[in-house]
Amino acid sequence: MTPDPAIRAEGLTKRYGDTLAVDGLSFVLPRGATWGLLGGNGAGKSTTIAMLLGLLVPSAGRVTVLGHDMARDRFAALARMNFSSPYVALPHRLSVAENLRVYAHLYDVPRAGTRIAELAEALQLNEILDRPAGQLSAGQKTRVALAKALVNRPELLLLDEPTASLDPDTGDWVRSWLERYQAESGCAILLASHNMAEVERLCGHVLMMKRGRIVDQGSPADLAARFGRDNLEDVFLDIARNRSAAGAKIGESTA
Ligand SMILES: Nc1ncnc2c1ncn2[C@@H]1O[C@H](COP(=O)(O)OP(=O)(O)OP(=O)(O)O)[C@@H](O)[C@H]1O
Repeated sequence: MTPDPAIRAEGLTKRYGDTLAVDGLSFVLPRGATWGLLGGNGAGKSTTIAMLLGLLVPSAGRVTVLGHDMARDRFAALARMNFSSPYVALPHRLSVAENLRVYAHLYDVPRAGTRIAELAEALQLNEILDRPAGQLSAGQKTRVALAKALVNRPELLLLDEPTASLDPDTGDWVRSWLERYQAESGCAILLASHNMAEVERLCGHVLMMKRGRIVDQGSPADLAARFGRDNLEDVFLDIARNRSAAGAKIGESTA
């Protein structure tokens, strides 16, 4: 029997008053795959991730995560997934170690001390374990947020801008680390990012969002070839500026 996919989104929709933030999104993220979620500001990426996590209730549509329906069976799914976003602050008065212990407890992680020690070693946290989370640099916070995101050995990891505000060296370190971690653990990753080089490097498949819809998708190389471009950054600009794969303005008559 084939395993349930990491994510199955069917007609996922979120409306805020007159704003259709996410408009009928459907996709299936296979187990063990790393996919990118791209789109300009306001395209609907964070809203999508919040619905995938069950933090926001969809206005319409359905999400199953690892076979669990998020509307009915959210806690079973949450135990097997995790997320990281620079916009979600860890309790800032607690030390790094206390934070990780709290999250390990929330996820009911067996042998939590051993798991935290493993993550501290892997993510180079040993020297900051006793520091309050609120006093860390952006790079240190990112590493702690990743440790928090991995504490329950998730089978699905949702990453919203995992390297935002990191210097190029630290960003590269985090990307290499994620690449290695994904290869070793086989977890599926959905990565929302504005960093095209990052997406090209990490993602086998990319969903291009615009105004709440998927307007194109494929591997970074396929998308670049289809748009006649060398890289994903130029494809992104073409889509943002309404140029279709054929070079015409999207919506223009080609007759
Ligand atoms: N709580 C909210 N109330 C009303 N409108 C919202 C709310 N959250 C998001 N929106 C709107 O929904 C749309 C999608 O926003 P969302 O944050 O999902 O986009 P995004 O792709 O993550 O953007 P960015 O790259 O800027 O983070 C935007 O038009 C935004 O203004």
